[in-house]
Amino acid sequence: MNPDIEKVLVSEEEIAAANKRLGQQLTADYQGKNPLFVCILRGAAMFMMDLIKHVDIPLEYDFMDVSSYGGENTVTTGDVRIIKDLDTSLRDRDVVIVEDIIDTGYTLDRLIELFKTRHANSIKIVSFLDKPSRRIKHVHVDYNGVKIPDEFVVGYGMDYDERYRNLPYVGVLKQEIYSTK
Ligand SMILES: O=P(O)(O)OC[C@H]1O[C@H](OP(=O)(O)OP(=O)(O)O)[C@H](O)[C@@H]1O
Ligand code: HPA
Repeated sequence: MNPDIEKVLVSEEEIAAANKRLGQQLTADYQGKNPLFVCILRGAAMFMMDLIKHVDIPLEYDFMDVSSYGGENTVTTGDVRIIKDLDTSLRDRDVVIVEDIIDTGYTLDRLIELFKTRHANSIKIVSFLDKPSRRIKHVHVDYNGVKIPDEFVVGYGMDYDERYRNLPYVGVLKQEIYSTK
């Protein structure tokens, strides 16, 4: 295990099981629909690439880069910035927004409002992690991987100051990592 990690919250085995379950649900629900999966960079990249291997129907995907935490922030700045927009039109598409984590809900709330103005046929959300105790904006998550307690997590795409995204599990950092920065 990485020496900066205090504890593992979601193991590789649990991640694999969640991806398989979510992929099977999406496969059943989107039969005959050719959905557009929208990956919210950067955190959701690893999750989406694993998830779609279990979605056994024709689909398309695109990427949007959105950020509100940035740098050494472990709480949202509340300022959800679009850094890179989609290349694909959403008009009449069945959109599946793919997120790594829903925390306050600010990011997804903002994205749903934006996507509604682009005339999607339907908009659903799949989030690998959910921290329900931190919610400020109510957002309905259609497909949820794992619920976690109120702790700042890293790994499986998620970062602290751009580090730890490549860990294959989700963990909590040792307190000294924050205090020595
Ligand atoms: O529900 P919220 O409080 O809005 O938090 C969730 C958002 O925060 C993270 O993104 P971040 O801004 O850290 O960008 P990143 O994915 O590039 O790391 C995460 O990937 C979600 O998009
Ligand atoms: O716990 C978290 N870790 C990493 N990024 C995040 N963005 C919202 N919550 C988190």
